[in-house]
Amino acid sequence: GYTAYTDPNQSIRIRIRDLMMRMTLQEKIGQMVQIERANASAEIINKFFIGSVLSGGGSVPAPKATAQQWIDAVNDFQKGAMSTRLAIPMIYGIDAVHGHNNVYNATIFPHNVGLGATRDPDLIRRIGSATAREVRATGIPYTFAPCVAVCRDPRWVRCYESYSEDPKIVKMMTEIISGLQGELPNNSYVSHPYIEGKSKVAACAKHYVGDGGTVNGIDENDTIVTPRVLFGIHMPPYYVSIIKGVSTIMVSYSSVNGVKMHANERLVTRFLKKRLHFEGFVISDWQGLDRITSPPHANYTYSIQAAILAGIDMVMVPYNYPEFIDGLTDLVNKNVIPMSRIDDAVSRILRVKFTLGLFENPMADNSLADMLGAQENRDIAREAVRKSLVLLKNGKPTYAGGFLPLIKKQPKILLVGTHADNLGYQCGGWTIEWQGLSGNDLTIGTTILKGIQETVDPSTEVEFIENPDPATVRFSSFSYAIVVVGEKPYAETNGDNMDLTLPDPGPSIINNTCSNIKCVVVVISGRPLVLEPYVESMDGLVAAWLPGTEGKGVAEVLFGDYGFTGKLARTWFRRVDQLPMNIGDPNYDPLFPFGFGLTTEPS
Ligand SMILES: OC[C@@H]1[C@@H](O)[C@H](O)[C@@H](O)c2nc(CNc3ccccc3)cn21
Repeated sequence: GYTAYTDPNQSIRIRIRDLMMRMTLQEKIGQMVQIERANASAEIINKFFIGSVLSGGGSVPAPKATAQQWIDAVNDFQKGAMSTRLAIPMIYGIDAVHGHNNVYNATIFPHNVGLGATRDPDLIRRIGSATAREVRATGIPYTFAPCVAVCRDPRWVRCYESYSEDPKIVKMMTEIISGLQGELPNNSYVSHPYIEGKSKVAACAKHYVGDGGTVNGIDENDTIVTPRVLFGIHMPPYYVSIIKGVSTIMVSYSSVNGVKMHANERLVTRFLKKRLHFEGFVISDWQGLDRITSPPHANYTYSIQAAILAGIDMVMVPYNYPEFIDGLTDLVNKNVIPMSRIDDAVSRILRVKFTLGLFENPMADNSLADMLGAQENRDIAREAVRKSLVLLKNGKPTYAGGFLPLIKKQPKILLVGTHADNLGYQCGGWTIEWQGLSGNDLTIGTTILKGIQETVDPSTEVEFIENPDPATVRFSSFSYAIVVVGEKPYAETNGDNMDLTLPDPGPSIINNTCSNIKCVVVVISGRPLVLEPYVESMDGLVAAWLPGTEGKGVAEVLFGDYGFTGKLARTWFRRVDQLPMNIGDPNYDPLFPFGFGLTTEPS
């Protein structure tokens, strides 16, 4: 017979209420469970009424899986959900944080640290739109992006996932939400989830709140702040994200003034839900409940109680879902957790699913499959690379004029460095694998070397020597050298770095090259590094951050097809003992200040 919840002509509010009335406790609790695809199946989803599946970093249906293989894998899980009594569709989530970065052949955009330097919200919105199309190309309707952390200490491993140390720039960059989800129509409810249609995805502002403000940048640690800093520095991007209709918000592993965010009822329920009227769903991070206690999982019953009562709606378990389901069921049956809390969580999850149109279109189709890695998206990424580059030094006092843009037509030029011909290095972490990779066969893209070869005059010989000896540099009559060095990829664990020195063999490559001929150094890094000892020897210095697959964007600006326009969105410190040091701080003594960036005209 007729059911209101399946009728798209009914209001979402009516559809939620009708469906909730029909659901058993097990069906409600199932909606709050998100499991990792590696331990999911249609049968499990059906049996436990699982509401969501995710791909963790690097978790793919097959190596170099095609769009069709992704679509088939997602649809197989969906069949499990659609075969349940009430046929509530599951929602599949993935980290598309700089393009659809787990997926072979996807366009990989510059990481957020570089996008902040563009200060171009229109570009960022177009990046969101392109990313949404590539995510939908694989049949996925939900991404755990954007990270709106305000990174205050570059020793933090995830500082490259943060647009800026300045909340004003981070607020500007939340425009990506409008690209990912679609732009709020004027008549829509403020702070309600909004997704425009089948080429858009649900987004996720993360990690709530203060992930970028932990003491000494220690990942998942304590953010010890005054209310002024919490609400003036770390909270503003959430105000803007909610106004733009962000559908979900992910809670941070970190703590605020000693209280774990995953157990923080004051900030998750009272502030985010009640005061800011956020109407989407709040999702935990991966094993975020386990990490409420130390050691993790020491008291999982308490973890469930604390997290659900704090206001978390969906739990990224992601493995031991029976333990979570049984634990939560028990706490509800004992009335430790009231049914009203369960109903709040489930109604929020259903609101996002109805708004996404999942009930009308639960099965993915291949209508957007050609968007994966499409040239039009790669062109947007190349534009982003160009605009993200920051020129920190151009020329020397010993000669007039700048050194950049470089002259394209020379007999022979030298390219050196560990990062000149390494697609994995220029993409950084969260690329194909969680930790990123080295090499050139991880996905389809253009190395900086290839970009240079395509940009210089056809008559110019480009010689690439990764780690040259000084004599070769001096006596081989190169006109100049381009030096590309920096950090290797990293993500989360093992990436906190307390000394931030330029990794070897960067320093020796710079010294061996720049002491012998004119050089421009291009730094590939997720954050500012200690460069002061080397700047004197350089004729040019460029911060290129983590540019992604479209390395030609670097060459086009080096050689003057486009001018340098980027401005630092982060303070470039002098010495690590100055940290944390941000714009506006007393004793502000940077090597290059926030907002700095030399410009050049297209030649
Ligand atoms: O990938 C899901 C989330 C991500 O959205 C969060 O930003 C991040 O904090 C996060 N960390 C993990 C843990 N990652 C992990 C990856 C592979 C194996 C084990 C753990 C998962 N996630």
